[in-house]
Amino acid sequence: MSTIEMVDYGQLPAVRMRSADGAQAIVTLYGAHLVSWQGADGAERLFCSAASKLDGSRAIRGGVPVIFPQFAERGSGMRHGFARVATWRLQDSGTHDGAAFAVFALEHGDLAPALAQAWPHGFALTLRVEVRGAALALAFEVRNTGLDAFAFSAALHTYFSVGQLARVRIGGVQEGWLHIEDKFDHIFRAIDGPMTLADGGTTLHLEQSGFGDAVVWNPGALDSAALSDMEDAEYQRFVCIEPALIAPLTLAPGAAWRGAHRVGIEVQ
Ligand SMILES: O=P(O)(O)OC[C@H]1O[C@H](O)[C@H](O)[C@@H](O)[C@@H]1O
Repeated sequence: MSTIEMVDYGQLPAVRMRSADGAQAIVTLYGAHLVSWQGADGAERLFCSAASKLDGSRAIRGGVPVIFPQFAERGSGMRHGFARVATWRLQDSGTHDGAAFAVFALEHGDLAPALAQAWPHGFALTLRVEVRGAALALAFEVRNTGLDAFAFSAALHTYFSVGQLARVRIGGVQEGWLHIEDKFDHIFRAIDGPMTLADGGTTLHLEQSGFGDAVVWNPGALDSAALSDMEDAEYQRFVCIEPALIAPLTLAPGAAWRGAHRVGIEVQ
C-alpha cells in the first residue's frame, strides 16, 4: 500500500511518502528539501552530512536543496537564494498506480519579512516529488504572480551518495567519462541528453528537462575540512550533479517556467 505521513527529520517536520513497492522519500517543509530517497531495493541514494544542522538554523547539507532565485553568488541576494531556507507548505499529496507523490508550495507571502523585503516580487513555486520502484521524479515550477517581470536562476542541487568518490564515473556531461578525485566545481552548459552516474555495480540514469545546464560539484578534502556542516572525510561519499538554469531567465507577469529531473536506478 502507498502511504503519505508526517514525520520528524532531526527537528524538522517532514513528509514521508512510500510507494506500494516500498520506494520512499522524505522531504522537510524547511526548504522543500528532499533529504532521503530509497528505491524499492531499500538502498539510500542521497547523501546527507552527519554534521548537517537539522533545526532550521541553516540550509541542510545534502539531499536536494532547491536553489532559487539565484545560483551561488551570481547575484546580489543571498547565496543560492532563499528557497532552501524558507518554510514551504504541503499543497497536495497522494498515490496513483502504486506511486506516491507530494507537492510543496512557496509564495512571496510565505516568506519571513526580511526575505520578503529583499526580493519584492510576486512568485509561486511548486516542487512535486514522486517515487515508485527504481525511479524518482522531481518537477519544479516557477510562476510569476506579480505585476512586474523578474529574472531568476534555479537548480536542484542533488547530492548523490557514492561508495568512493575516486571510483565514480559521470557520463553525458563531456566527451568520455568524467572522473573526480578531489575538488571539482564546473558548470556544463547545454546538456541535451541523459547523464549517468556509475558507482561500482550501480548506475543512476539522470534526465533533466527545462534546466539547460548541469553543475558537478565536490568540495574535495581541503574545502570539506573547512565546512562546519560537513565531516572531513565525507567528501569521498558524494557527488553533486545539479540540473541548473544558470543564466537568469526573465519571467513575464503570469508566465511560468518548468524544470524536471528524473533519476532511475540500475543495479548490475
Ligand atoms: O555551500 P553551499 O552554499 O551549499 O554551496 C555548495 C556549492 O554549490 C554549487 O555546487 C556551487 O557550484 C559550488 O561553488 C558551491 O560551493
